[in-house]
Amino acid sequence: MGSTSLQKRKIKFLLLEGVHPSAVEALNAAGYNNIEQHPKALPPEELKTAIADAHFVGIRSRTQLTDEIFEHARKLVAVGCFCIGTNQVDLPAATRRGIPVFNAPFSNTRSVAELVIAEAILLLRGIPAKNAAAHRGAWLKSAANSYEIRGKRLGIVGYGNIGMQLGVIAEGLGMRVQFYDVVNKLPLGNARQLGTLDALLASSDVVSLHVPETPSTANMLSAARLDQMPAGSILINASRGTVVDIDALAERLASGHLAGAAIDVFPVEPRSNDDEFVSPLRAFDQAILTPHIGGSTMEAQENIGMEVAEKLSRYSDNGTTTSSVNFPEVALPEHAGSHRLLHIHRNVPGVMGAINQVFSDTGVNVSAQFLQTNDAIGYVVIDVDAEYSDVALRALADIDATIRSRVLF
Ligand SMILES: NC(=O)C1=CN([C@@H]2O[C@H](COP(=O)(O)OP(=O)(O)OC[C@H]3O[C@@H](n4cnc5c(N)ncnc54)[C@H](O)[C@@H]3O)[C@@H](O)[C@H]2O)C=CC1
Ligand SMILES: O=C(O)C(=O)COP(=O)(O)O
Repeated sequence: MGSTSLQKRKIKFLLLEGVHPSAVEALNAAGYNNIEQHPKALPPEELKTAIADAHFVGIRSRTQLTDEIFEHARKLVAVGCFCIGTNQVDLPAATRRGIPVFNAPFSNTRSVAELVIAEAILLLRGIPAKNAAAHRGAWLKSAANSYEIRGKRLGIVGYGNIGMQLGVIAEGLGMRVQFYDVVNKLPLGNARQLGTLDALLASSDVVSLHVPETPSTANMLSAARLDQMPAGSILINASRGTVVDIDALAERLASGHLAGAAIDVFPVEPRSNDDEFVSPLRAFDQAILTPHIGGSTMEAQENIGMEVAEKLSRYSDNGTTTSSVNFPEVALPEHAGSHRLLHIHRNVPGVMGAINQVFSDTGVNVSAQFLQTNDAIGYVVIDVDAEYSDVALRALADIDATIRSRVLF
């Protein structure tokens, strides 16, 4: 016994990209003290070395966890994205290896919505250009092309956790809210869902993007789509840099077709604060350019730190996968007095039969069993008498479709 369940002090957490100290506090409180922290994302070669002996890795939006990186992460048990987006993780590659990926789907949504509102107000007043001119000694006192936010049409693309909150706050300021989403959504307040992106773009004074990075959102705001926006309208993007054709946007700012833009995310972002930010948008005073800080507030980061750390420690302690983005979700009770076997397998016919056969052959008494599957994998959790867990674990590991199995006690 004792040989299969790792002692907490041996379980290594690798936290990258300046994950908030609240994560360390939460992990310490759960008994995990073996934590390696880095303030930045690591270049791939350094990452391969650092991740080689890590059981858990915590990242933000910058670190790319590719199939190749996973290949070097032989001990990795789970991934925590201390953010919302999980596009930086090769999710199928993680799933194939039986590695659940967790994120924080809510904690920074309010921060993004507040930033977008502030930017919409500033851009409708032409403040970014007036501010830049004032710094250079110019005095642009004029009401020309300066508007209140009240009564303007806000077009939200992607009416999810952020888009919905944005809509509610915008209505509070008197905006007329409409949205486009691939899923039919219940509109909050007086918001209206439009059937096509084209219709939304053509009828909005301010367009704000809140979609994830997926093949369907790549280059979504192409040159042709930007041309559908009314002359003098405004584009805000705090979603992902791949969603907007930046060169086409630059041309439309230069021509004056768009009055302004606020861009927080870019197709290529500097790896750290030490690297130069390169973008054709730097040329435009009427563009607010922010360094991917939509979710970077003290409140959001502290909450994210606690939330994701707790998801990781809970998975480590008792196998719970609730809210994992790639794994069957299983919420598990405590298992005091028994040993808990975790079996992750490819979701192919016959595995459950084989698992039940193990218990019938070995005569090991099962006190509780939980099963959940998704398209790719099955996740079975079995609580057994402590004295029999070794023999059962060995038999489970021998089942053909097994990806990994472990025991918790
Ligand atoms: N700038 C920053 O610091 C931050 C950026 N983000 C980004 O914002 C994105 C959105 O965040 P949430 O609202 O929390 O996500 P969410 O998953 O709650 O909502 C996304 C919405 O987009 C919709 N959608 C997906 N594909 C679409 C398509 N092709 N056309 C139209 N709608 C589509 C979905 O149906 C969903 O309603 C995240 O995926 C992340 O990339 C999130 C937080 C901070
Ligand atoms: O939550 C997200 O998806 C974000 O884009 C925020 O990313 P960050 O944690 O600031 O690197």
